[in-house]
Amino acid sequence: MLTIEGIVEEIIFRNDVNGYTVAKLKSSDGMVTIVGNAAFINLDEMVEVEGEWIYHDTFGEQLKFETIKTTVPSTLKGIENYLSSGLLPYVGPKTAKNIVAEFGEDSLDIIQYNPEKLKRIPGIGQKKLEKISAAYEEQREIKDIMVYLQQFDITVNNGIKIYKKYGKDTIKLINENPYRLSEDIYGIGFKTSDALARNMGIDLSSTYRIEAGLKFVMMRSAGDGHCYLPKEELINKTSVLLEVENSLIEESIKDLIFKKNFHIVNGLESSLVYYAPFHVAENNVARKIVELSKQEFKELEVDIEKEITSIQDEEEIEFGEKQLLAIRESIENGVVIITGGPGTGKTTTINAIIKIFEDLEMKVVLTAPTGRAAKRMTETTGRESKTIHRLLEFSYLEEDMAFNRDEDTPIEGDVIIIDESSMIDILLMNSLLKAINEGTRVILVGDIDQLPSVGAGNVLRDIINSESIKVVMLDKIFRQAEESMIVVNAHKINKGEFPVLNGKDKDFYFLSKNNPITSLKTIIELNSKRLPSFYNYDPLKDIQVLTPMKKGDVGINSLNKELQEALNPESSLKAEKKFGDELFRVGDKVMQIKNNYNLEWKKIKGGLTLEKGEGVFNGDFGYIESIDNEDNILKVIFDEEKIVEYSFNSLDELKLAYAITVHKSQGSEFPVVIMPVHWGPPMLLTRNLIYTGITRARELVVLVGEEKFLHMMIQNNRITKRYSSLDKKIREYIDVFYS
Ligand SMILES: Nc1ncnc2c1ncn2[C@@H]1O[C@H](COP(=O)(O)OP(=O)(O)OP(=O)(O)O)[C@@H](O)[C@H]1O
Repeated sequence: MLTIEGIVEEIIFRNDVNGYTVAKLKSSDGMVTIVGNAAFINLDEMVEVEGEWIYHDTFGEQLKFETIKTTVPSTLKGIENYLSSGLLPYVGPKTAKNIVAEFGEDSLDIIQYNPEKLKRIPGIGQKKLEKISAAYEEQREIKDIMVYLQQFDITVNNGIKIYKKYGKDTIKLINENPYRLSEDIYGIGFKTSDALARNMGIDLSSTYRIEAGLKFVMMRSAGDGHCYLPKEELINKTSVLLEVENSLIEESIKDLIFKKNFHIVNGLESSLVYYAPFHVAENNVARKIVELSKQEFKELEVDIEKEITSIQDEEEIEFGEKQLLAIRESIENGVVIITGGPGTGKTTTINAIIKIFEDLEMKVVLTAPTGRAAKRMTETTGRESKTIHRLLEFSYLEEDMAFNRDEDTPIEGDVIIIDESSMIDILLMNSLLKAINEGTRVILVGDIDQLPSVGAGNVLRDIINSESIKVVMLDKIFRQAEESMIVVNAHKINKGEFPVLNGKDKDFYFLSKNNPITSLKTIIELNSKRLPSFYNYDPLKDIQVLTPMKKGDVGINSLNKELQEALNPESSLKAEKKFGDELFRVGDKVMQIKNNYNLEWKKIKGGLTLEKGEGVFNGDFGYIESIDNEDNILKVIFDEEKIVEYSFNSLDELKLAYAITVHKSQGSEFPVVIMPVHWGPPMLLTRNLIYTGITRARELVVLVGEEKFLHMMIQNNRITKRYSSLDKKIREYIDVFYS
């Protein structure tokens, strides 16, 4: 290894995501080309690199560096370049120039020790200067940490995530236990932290390593929807990962059980190992749902028949038998589940239930697991519905989210109606039920044939399968065939039958295309020209392309790229920002892809802030309102009114959303859905998936592709097995306490 010091003369290439950089250094030995991964590099900055010479056929001799350290720039030009490089919010080339003109060589000291003085710079007020000085401090810490992480081949993106989690304690915490990275940092797998640990000299069969491997296998299984794993399966999976003796793994399982990280339930055939939080959540949900369902209420002073008749008269409908049952059960029981496919009258039934309770002056609380589902519930009921997170009053401290509503400060309401409840996972259900006390009725509404929750568990299905809680299955279709083939076909697909395609003047079309590339072209044309001009749909707001796949010609990446070009093409009037493989442009339709509880939004009208709040959630759609390459800020407008500012280094939270996966579309509805149907892995191409995809459409479905794959999906009724035991626990709880 050799060390060279010099000034960065030119940055020839740079990938912002992994930090791969090719640059020219002016050193005391002349000009040197350096290549390698650098977290930060700026023109005119003084750097020290450590590495080896390599020879490149085209570019000749280069220094491939392992580490790169930047020293604080000292020349005026260096300081200006450093400040304008996009590291600090609100500081772009113009502001950087102004700062250096004002403070000269002291510029960086001013930002660090005396930021108040920045107010002298045009455009910088108190708020901005606070943000600038906090970001500057962060950059200084990040730099040291990045230098440390680089020796372990950790990418810049992951390095930033690590820093965001551990802050200035990063190095200390990693040294203590490198495996915490795979537990704590989304995107860092066990393999990376294992490589790091081994680099630090950890023994292959150390208990430290085995325990980390076991936890990782359990977390990965939870990501696949499991609440537990049979012990044999856990051992096998861990042994494949770690390549150590099974007996050592068994020992570590015992230790983890002793330390209460894991919990074991010994059965006759096999033993089941739980990650403790899932075990606790299943137990609590089972107990609470049984307790709430066994509540005895004073008879309500209501003439139900009269209420029903009056609602029927008002709505000019006659309730079906099951709808009537759902209404009566909801009034009499502590917990009721109302399920049914599209058009089976769920909303109509809920509205009747709400009316009856409200006539009794009882408080009805409405909620749903996602922002879009809550918004739709607000529209269909004409009353406010909140996301479960908001209802539970989440708060966010550092990286940890907590709910302020719990058993001590429960949700105030006589009746809680939860829509789209098939999307609730076991942990969220636990938090929700904790905050519901006796005296409150719970009505869970949903469609169990949708894709299951993203998180672990099979909550709604398990509660139904326990056969211990009142369930009403609405099975009569009210949205009729003359009106909607979407509904008819959804029900056909659900029963394993082939849908009716291309009826005249209908709303369900299949366009045969025999290869993905032709389908891609057709989808672009449908979205950008044919559907907008023929039916007057807004190509961005009304039409949503859904796809099963991420990769391939009709995967989201390819579709988004082509749709962006067709619907929001390049223009000198629209600013752009490239982030990794994604190119963002003003006007783009985007989606937030992770829950961010402390991201601030503002409702602004005529320059005035009308309302402020925090939290943008996984699955929220928005449009890019502006990209400011001077301030390094990208603004997105959500729900047509909430403005959110993203600093350029948090753009990994956004994705183009002209096309989204069917999984991400759960809980949302769109006027028009276009969906490609081509070959893909059978794990993905399931009946559940096509059913979920088409039921997202209110007015029109257009499938594009090969019929044989539509057949394949409809026949593929494999509901991926999820290991969960809520149904059993509900039955056991009743056996022990109520029989
Ligand atoms: N008993 C009924 N008699 C006649 N029409 C009904 C009845 N119940 C519901 N409908 C009508 O059927 C349509 C679908 O009902 P609703 O919206 O309640 O169903 P849903 O299960 O919520 O399904 P989706 O959300 O897919 O519309 C609506 O137009 C509604 O007015």
